[in-house]
Amino acid sequence: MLIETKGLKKTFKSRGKEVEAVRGVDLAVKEGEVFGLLGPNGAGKTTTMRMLSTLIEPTEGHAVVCGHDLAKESAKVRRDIGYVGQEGGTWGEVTAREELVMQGRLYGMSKKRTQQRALEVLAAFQLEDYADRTVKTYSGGQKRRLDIALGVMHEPKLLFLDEPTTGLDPQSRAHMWDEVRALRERGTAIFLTTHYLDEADALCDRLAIIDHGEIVAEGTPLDLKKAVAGDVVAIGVAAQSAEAVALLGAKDFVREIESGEPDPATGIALLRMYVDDGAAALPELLRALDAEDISPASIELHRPSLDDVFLKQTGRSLREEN
Ligand SMILES: Nc1ncnc2c1ncn2[C@@H]1O[C@H](COP(=O)(O)OP(=O)(O)OP(=O)(O)O)[C@@H](O)[C@H]1O
Repeated sequence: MLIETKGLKKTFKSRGKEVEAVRGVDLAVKEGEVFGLLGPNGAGKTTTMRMLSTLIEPTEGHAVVCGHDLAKESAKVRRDIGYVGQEGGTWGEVTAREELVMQGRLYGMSKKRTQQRALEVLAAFQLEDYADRTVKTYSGGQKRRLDIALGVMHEPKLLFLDEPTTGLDPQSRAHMWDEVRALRERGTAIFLTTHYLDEADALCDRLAIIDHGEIVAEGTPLDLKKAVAGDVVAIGVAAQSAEAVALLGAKDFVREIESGEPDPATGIALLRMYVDDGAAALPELLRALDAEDISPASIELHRPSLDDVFLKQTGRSLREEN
């Protein structure tokens, strides 16, 4: 295991008030995998990542990162990891090549190796054409690529990426996904945070879903979705939602039914049902509503997504949170 945590906690004291940002997290990240921490704003993703990368001390709990005890051997942890924060750390007045060389020297690499490695990462992150231009002239995507190039300059075993694609346009975002996959191909494990469902789904070998500082689900994207099982049928009703829940919930093929709060603007409440075979269930559900003169405002049938996993665990949709 590259990361193993037990009961990791962080409580901030701010103006006399305590904020429990992370409330006892147990995580395991394997060598060479892309592991994601998915959750809404304020869930505790950045705080968890900052603890694991030695930037802040846990209030409680224990962690081993790259074989080193996080609390007792933080210098060794720092040597073996790379960290790319949300803001990035590039300076503006210097060139990409100069930044990379500084980073290499900072990590104790020899002059010769630093020059060589700078060429390697400039090529890997398609920065060769801009290598000798000052960073302030870079586009958002180029700057983000340089941030990550700096993070891997010293060849860490493990790279932390805090929201790697927030603020990027769709094309730069797709490129960033390719970069992350290429890093994994080269054997670097990646721990990333994201609040994008599609990013977690597409990029992560495994992920943990975090909400209010607690892990609510963990597994491969496929396993997490399978655990929701079957199909999801969502029917919007404008009135009589309690009656509709009782009616539809009584069907033996409906494994579970949940009702959302009515939308304040439209008055429509969304009823979500988990069924084995959505296509077969739908006509029966509609007939049952029709028999009671309840007319649906909307109908949706879909395979479970990571949002359904989040919804099932927390009763809220991640789409509405971000
Ligand atoms: N230094 C701090 N002092 C007080 N509270 C903090 C501090 N840092 C974070 N918090 C609080 O801890 C909680 C978790 O924050 P954190 O930044 O870890 O969330 P996040 O999941 O990374 O969210 P985002 O996606 O917005 O970055 C939030 O309620 C936040 O306001």
